[in-house]
Amino acid sequence: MKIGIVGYKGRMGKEIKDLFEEKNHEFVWGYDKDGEYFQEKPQLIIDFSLPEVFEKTEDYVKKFKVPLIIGTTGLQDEQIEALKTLSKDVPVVQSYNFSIGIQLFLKMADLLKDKIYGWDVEIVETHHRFKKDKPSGTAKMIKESLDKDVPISSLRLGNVAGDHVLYMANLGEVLSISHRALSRRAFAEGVLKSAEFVINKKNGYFTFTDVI
Ligand SMILES: NC(=O)C1=CN([C@@H]2O[C@H](COP(=O)(O)OP(=O)(O)OC[C@H]3O[C@@H](n4cnc5c(N)ncnc54)[C@H](OP(=O)(O)O)[C@@H]3O)[C@@H](O)[C@H]2O)C=CC1
Ligand SMILES: O=C(O)C1=N[C@H](C(=O)O)C[C@H](O)C1
Repeated sequence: MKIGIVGYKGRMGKEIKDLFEEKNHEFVWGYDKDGEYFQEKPQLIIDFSLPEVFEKTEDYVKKFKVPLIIGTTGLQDEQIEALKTLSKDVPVVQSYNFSIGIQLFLKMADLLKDKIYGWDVEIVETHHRFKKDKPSGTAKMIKESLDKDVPISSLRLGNVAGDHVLYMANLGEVLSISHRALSRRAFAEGVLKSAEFVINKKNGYFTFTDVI
């Protein structure tokens, strides 16, 4: 595959570029703060940047008419709507977390949500000090999966790649589900899976749950 990355100079952008190149795919296009890198038209665009870059990404996806995989967090509701509109013309995969472990976490949360009536439920997420958004996109996905308003605490510590814990407690016991990304490689692997899934599709809106 010949790929393009929005945010290619960033932490995730670099991890994704390295993994795809290890697997003999080619990085041919990029967009970052200092503008565009163009070698040739990409077959696919991957966006791990910031919500304020979204319109640029949208423009380039329309211009190249290629699939989009977007992992940028903190998107506004209107931006999610815009992705759904875009997906009528090109395939789109959107997720705030591309690790397999978080997919399993969400399944467990879904299984438990009707069985913890009256329990205290809280989410704690911990990320590196450079992370710009709070709470994390993943914490929002976990909260959404529970169908109830649950407090989220955010810690910004050192170089933590991404920890999420869902605590559930009654007066006699505490149950928790916890996930730790050991590095950004886990997310990049999910992006590669998504690229293989989406590359030959004509259009449609997908999440990482559809991919795995
Ligand atoms: N869905 C998932 O599985 C995951 C999602 N994420 C999300 O991915 C996103 C990126 O994370 P991360 O790689 O850590 O962040 P980085 O800040 O390292 O990367 C973002 C890149 O975008 C660049 N950028 C900033 N402003 C602009 C602009 N106006 N136009 C173009 N490029 C710009 C940054 O440049 P500069 O550094 O010079 O500002 C940087 O190179 C975040 O939203 C994060 O939450 C992260 C991990 C996993
Ligand atoms: O910014 C990060 O680093 C991460 N962001 C995502 C989020 O906000 O949930 C996913 C992961 O936890 C890493």
